[in-house]
Amino acid sequence: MSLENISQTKVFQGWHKQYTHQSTSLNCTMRFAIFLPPQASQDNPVSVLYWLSGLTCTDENFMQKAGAFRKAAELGIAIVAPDTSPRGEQVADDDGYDLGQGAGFYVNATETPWADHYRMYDYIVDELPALVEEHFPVSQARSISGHSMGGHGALVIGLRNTDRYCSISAFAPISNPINCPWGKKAFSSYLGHDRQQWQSYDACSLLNEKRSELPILVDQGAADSFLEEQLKLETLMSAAKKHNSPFELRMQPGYDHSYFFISSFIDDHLDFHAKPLSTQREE
Ligand SMILES: N[C@@H](CCC(=O)N[C@@H](CSC=O)C(=O)NCC(=O)O)C(=O)O
Repeated sequence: MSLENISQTKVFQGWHKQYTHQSTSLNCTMRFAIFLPPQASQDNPVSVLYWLSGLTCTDENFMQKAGAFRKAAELGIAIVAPDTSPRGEQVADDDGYDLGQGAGFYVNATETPWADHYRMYDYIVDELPALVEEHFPVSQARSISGHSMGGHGALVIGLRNTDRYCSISAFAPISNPINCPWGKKAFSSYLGHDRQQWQSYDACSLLNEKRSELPILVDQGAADSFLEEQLKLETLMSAAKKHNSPFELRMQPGYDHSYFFISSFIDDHLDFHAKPLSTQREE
């Protein structure tokens, strides 16, 4: 699988780089960004945090606004930020910001006209890590995090693939998409009416079904205007409690849904992932 480098910029003694490639899962050209910390070399493959962004984002929002590089460089963790959907003129789209391009919801679509390209679940779980591990000095120690739609993606992908990740974290995740307007719109379009499929992409349903094997950290701004209608954090907390899953929810007074909030707590999330990642890397 070949990659085309489209940018590289030195930052905190490491490198931020962007690449395009032809995706087999998504059947289109995709772009992703990677931060490589200064410790990364062929003799010293570093662990990786996969970051999934929210509605309307590309690979750039997190990399430009989260302020994660200083801490990631200190800890020796690479960060990979993919785009949030397939893109291109041949790819189905919608006029709304919450469906279609920029709003892939990290599912494998089954419905027309989405099923031809919208396979973000497979892309994140299989194709992207294989590509990253083939081309960069990284180990197979992976953790996953994300924001809002990407927080939903991180929770669902981590909970469904406990053998592939060491830890999960999220900022203001869409926790119970089967019961909120953003999720219902996306899932009915991408997945049709099959409720079992919906539940397999719903973090609350997954945590209600069984205990999480991975530690989970969630930060939520208490002044987030999306909290009540779209995010359903109380439902997530109850679901985590059901089987005593290792789960910490931190309500952060005064913070909203923006990257100002994410940048305020991203260092804590990197610290949270660092220990399980280094344990896995040493095994
Ligand atoms: N009203 C906004 C809605 C889009 C938005 O708020 N996007 C968030 C994620 S929301 C859930 O997934 C975001 O991350 N935006 C990008 C950013 O850099 O802040 C709109 O119409 O754009």
